[in-house]
Amino acid sequence: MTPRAVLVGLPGAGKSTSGRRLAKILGLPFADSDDLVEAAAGRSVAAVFADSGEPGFREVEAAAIASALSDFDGVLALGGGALSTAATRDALATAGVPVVLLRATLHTLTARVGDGRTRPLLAADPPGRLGALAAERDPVYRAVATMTIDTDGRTPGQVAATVAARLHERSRA
Ligand SMILES: Nc1ncnc2c1ncn2[C@@H]1O[C@H](COP(=O)(O)OP(=O)(O)O)[C@@H](O)[C@H]1O
Ligand SMILES: O=C(O)C1=C[C@@H](OP(=O)(O)O)[C@@H](O)[C@H](O)C1
Ligand SMILES: [Mg+2]
Repeated sequence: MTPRAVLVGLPGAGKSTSGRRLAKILGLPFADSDDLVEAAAGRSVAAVFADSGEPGFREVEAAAIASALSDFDGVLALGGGALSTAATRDALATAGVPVVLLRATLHTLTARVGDGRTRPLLAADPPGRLGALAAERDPVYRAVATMTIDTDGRTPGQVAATVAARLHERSRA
């Protein structure tokens, strides 16, 4: 059993928010890799970064996603950096699930993440860090995505409805 859809994209793209709405529309459970990490570690994402650094966080994240890709039947939102782990990219390709890339301009992403307090990789300079992460990650996101949705000017509900419609079209094709 594999997820019906996996959401990827930069912090602030709306993976967690729109993903939850999408699951509701589809009548499926929702999971978020950050929540799976927190459950496995018994600590917040920020605490895992503080205690174990980014490598420690990526290790727990990759294990949580590998497990979800093999036995979670629902909508799965990934943390924005999950695809920097090669094993996760490979597992996603092997699973053959729809991979939805949520996009937004840097201006929109910056507005949505605010001070970046809950996202350690954005700390101190969210706009600058988002720009650097976009340059590094956009090619990776594009390589794995099977569908891309622009979220600028769309509410989470509108984004979710658009993804649901596109998934439906594809399942009939
Ligand atoms: N389409 C949208 N329009 C406006 N605000 C949004 C949208 N999607 C998400 N947000 C807001 O942006 C912030 C980041 O959203 P989140 O779902 O946590 O993004 P991600 O999981 O991709 O980092 C939240 O405060 C959320 O309410
Ligand atoms: O981009 C990243 O590397 C991260 C994004 C976060 O998730 P969101 O993309 O849901 O904010 C979270 O996994 C962690 O703070 C690291
Ligand atoms: Mg999220």
